Amino acid sequence: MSLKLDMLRCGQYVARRIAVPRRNWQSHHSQFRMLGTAAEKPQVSSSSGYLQFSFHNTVSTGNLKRTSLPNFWLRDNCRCSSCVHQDTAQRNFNTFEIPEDIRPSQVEANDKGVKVQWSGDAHESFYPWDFLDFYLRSDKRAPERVEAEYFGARGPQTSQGWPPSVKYGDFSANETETVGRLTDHIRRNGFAFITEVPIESAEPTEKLLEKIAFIRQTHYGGFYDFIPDLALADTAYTNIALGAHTDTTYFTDPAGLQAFHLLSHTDTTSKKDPGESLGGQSLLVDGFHAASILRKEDPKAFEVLSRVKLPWHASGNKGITISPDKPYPVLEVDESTGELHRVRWNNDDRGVVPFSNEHSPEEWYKAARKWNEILRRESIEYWFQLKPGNLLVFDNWRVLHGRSAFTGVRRICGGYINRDDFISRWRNTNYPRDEILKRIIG
Ligand SMILES: C[N+](C)(C)CCCC[C@H](N)C(=O)O
Ligand SMILES: O=C(O)CCC(=O)C(=O)O
Ligand SMILES: [Fe+2]
Repeated sequence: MSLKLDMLRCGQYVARRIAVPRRNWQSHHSQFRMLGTAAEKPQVSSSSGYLQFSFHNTVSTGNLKRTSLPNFWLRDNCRCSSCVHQDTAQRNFNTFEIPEDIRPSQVEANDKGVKVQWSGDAHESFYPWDFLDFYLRSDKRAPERVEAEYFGARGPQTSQGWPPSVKYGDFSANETETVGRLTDHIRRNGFAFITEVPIESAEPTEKLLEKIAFIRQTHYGGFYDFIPDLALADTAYTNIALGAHTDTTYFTDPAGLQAFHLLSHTDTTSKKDPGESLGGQSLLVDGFHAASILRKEDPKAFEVLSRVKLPWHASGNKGITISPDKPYPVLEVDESTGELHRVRWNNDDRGVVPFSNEHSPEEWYKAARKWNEILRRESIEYWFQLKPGNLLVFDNWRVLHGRSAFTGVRRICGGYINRDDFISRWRNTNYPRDEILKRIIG
């Protein structure tokens, strides 16, 4: 029995499927030939354990990494409606019940891809050409390419497009689009403001953060609203200056986003003239920008800070002694891309620098001193005054924050959001679902 699709004019395909008696399925070929101009699609055949793809057109074999795909791997990657749970998108069969020697009993190529009838359970799978072509030319999917737009010291906050921001009112007009712009600013610039946020209470701020994702509960609570009263045992709850740092360095999974909304700052006790600054300026430092400078100016220091794994801790509060699952370096480089992936820097929460035969503590201090010097460069420090109504949200894996000392009662509210929930929300408000699924499933 053979089936032939209509032979249409140029740009279309002719495909023939010939039902192959089991005995000689190995020699089965499904001819797949494109009429007209486009490059010829490969011939598809089955041979011991693999689906073979033979390309005639030299052009299309340029960057091939392989010309065959394992049957078992293909069967495990069947995305048909019975193999993928239609309500949960989870795998809906037991991989390890697939016969290890599974092979096709029929293979049919058409203009959309390749249909495979599997022996044994006679299950039918379909593989679109872009899936097959991708894995013939690549090993694995990669996350979205995001060009980080570094920032440093900046002039007045009023210059066009700076600082990156969205308006509170935009959310009611179009929440998804506004969350998309907000999260994309944070992804590219490292931070963004939401302006014109109501300040009569902290409630609108909390509701705004929850439009990104749920707020992370920590030993500081969830949504935080604090003044310098040492309500909790951390210097954030004081009025002293804090150098540039990332928060929650002591968690295995540091908070992905952090937010600050200054609701009020009053000082009834100080002798200052009205209008004189009460202090409490805010500082942001682009850790990725600083690390790129370090990598250029002192590659050895960059290497030491990315190799020496350190202890981190939060142990000021009674009965709480938090530390991550293992020691972590200040700079974490993604070994598959060689790119900086995360900055973990809070010198007040850092533990003892370890001895090791790779890098001595002296080497680490030398490297950290250079890092600290870069972080404090005027060209790198972005100082500004937080104002009531402006909610700052930043990427705590990239951007460091700090403040100058202040007097009086300075009330700040905000929250932490997990990295994975932030990235999920950024993806779902900036990319089509099918593109996201390709990236995160493969
Ligand atoms: C007030 N708020 C909860 C935001 C911070 C609490 C202290 C954070 C700590 N110093 C750290 O660097 O992780
Ligand atoms: O008070 C500030 O501006 C920030 C304090 C701080 O570092 C924090 O709350 O994590
Ligand atoms: Fe902090």
